[in-house]
Order: sequence, then C-alpha cells, then structure tokens
Amino acid sequence: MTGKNMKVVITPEEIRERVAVLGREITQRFNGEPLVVVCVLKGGFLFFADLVRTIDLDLELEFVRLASYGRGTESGELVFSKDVETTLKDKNVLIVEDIVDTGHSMDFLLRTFEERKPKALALAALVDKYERREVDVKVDFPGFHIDKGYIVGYGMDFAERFRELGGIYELVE
Ligand SMILES: O=P(O)(O)OC[C@H]1O[C@H](OP(=O)(O)OP(=O)(O)O)[C@H](O)[C@@H]1O
Ligand code: HPA
Ligand SMILES: [Mg+2]
Repeated sequence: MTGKNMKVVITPEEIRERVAVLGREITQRFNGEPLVVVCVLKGGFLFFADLVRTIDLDLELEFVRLASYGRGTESGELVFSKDVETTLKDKNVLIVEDIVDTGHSMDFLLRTFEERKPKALALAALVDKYERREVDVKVDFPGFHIDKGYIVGYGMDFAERFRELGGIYELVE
C-alpha cells in the first residue's frame, strides 16, 4: 500500500476514555455558560464529533478550514479556506483540533480569533506533539502528549488516507 507499517500508539478505547474526561473538564471550565465549539477541518472531525457529545453545555457548532497561501505548508502564510459563520465577540469559544505539531496552525487561529474579542478562548487538541514544535502554543485541554513520529487515524491522514481509523497509529518504515 504505502510501503509503511502501522504501529498502535493509542487504542480506540483509550481515546474514548480520554475524550469523556476532557468533556467533563470542559463542562466544568465553562460552568453552565454557552460555548461555541469550532472544529478545525479536516483532521478535527472525529475528535470534534465525539467530544461535543460529552460536553454538557448549550453548544453552537462551527467549522473552519485553514490553507497555506503561497507555496508549501511549512513556509506559506495561513488563511481561512472556510471561516466560522457566526460572531465570536463576547462568546466562550473552544477550538477543537486533532494535533498540534509545529504549532503554526494553532498559533494563527488563536491569534486571529483573539482579535475578534471572545469572552474566553481555549484550545482542545487530541495530540500535543513536541518533536517539530516551532511556535509556543498553549493547549488548554490536551488529549495525549506524544514526543515524536508521524501518526495517522482518528482524523489524521497520510496523503488523505487513514482518517477513518478509530485508533491512532504511527507510520513506520
Ligand atoms: O502544528 P502544525 O504543524 O501546523 O500542524 C498541525 C496541523 O496540520 C494538520 O492539518 P492539515 O493542515 O494537514 O490539514 P487537514 O486537517 O485537512 O489534514 C493537522 O490536522 C493540524 O491541523
Ligand atoms: O503527525 C502527524 N500526522 C498527521 N497529520 C499531521 N499534521 C501534522 N503532523 C501530523
Ligand atoms: Mg488539520
């Protein structure tokens, strides 16, 4: 197939348990107030779908998609290829992302949303991965910390494949 093998890193059961804990923490953190939950497409779709069902608050669900403007994802400036369809001003906002790697995507999104003057802005990321971090990003609700390796599954892809897998796997040679 890809010429690579898959090593289990996090099982579907471990994800389910962790997502339930995060849902309770988020529910407590926002203390009965309404919350706008923003899914970062495409990678965030499964985490978002599972997480929102564990949060016991009045939710408004929104979606964004980021794209690199210019050549290459590493150096290109980020823009929205899809923005939220509501105002964030004076609202509690939670961004839901699959993985923070270099940090550039979430650095851009947090700074852009902060300019819209939300009441509170927080970030949930299923995986906080340090190996390639270039920008400091504070993940308020981290699912799992991973040192290194290219991972797929539960939303994350390699060349648009493997997003549908229920667990998280490392691609190894
Ligand atoms: O911390 P960074 O180095 O910015 O990388 C993390 C981002 O990269 C991936 O998304 P990608 O832009 O590949 O799009 P996708 O979500 O559609 O897979 C991933 O889903 C994160 O959003
Ligand atoms: O490790 C990763 N896996 C999948 N997508 C990613 N985007 C940034 N890092 C990764
Ligand atoms: Mg993404």
